[in-house]
Amino acid sequence: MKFVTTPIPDLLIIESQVWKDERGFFMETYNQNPFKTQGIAATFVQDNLSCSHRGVLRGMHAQAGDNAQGKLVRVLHGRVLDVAVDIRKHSETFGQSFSLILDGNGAKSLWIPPGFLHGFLSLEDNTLFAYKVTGFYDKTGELGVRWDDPDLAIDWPMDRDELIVSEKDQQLPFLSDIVSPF
Ligand SMILES: Cc1cn([C@H]2C[C@H](O)[C@@H](COP(=O)(O)OP(=O)(O)O[C@H]3O[C@@H](C)C(=O)[C@@H](O)[C@H]3O)O2)c(=O)[nH]c1=O
Repeated sequence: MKFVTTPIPDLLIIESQVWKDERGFFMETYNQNPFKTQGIAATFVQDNLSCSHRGVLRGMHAQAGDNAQGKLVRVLHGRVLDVAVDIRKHSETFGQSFSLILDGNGAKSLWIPPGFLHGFLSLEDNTLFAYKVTGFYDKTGELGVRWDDPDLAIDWPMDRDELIVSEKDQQLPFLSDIVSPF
């Protein structure tokens, strides 16, 4: 399990070692020990899975408070552009986003600590997006920012009229309209 830094401190790409043989492959998708060695004391309490059509954009979401969430995200089938935005008030990279393609080979995942907005655009039908989180789902701690907030300036690789965005996500505020709880 290899940890690769990104331009945003604490936001890490994780590459699993893939053991291929005549049957297919095996990989560890999470192992507590290398996480500990990296100084990530994450305890995952919930595993989530969503399935999305091409053009579905979910985001930009975070969960704060007693059940603040760090997320370990990966794609099991299909392909997404995955995006995290640093909203830690005292961070030098506050407001900066990082994007990467995650695809169904599943060997690459992203560790998104608490203090980040997260979202993704599904680039293929039947995209299975799996993630572990460090806090239980808690509606009272949910917050979000619009995916098309000009301050985030995220370069989504699809035309606006192709996107499928939930009613809830269309109502989200801009980053400048909220006070980050992180
Ligand atoms: C996230 C979540 C949702 N739900 C329910 C609430 C709602 O009725 C239904 C769909 O919820 P949402 O519309 O919030 O699902 P979705 O838009 O997929 O939300 C997710 O988006 C990505 C980008 C993230 O980063 C996740 O943390 C999460 O916020 O599922 C749970 O029961 N448990 C959960 O942990």
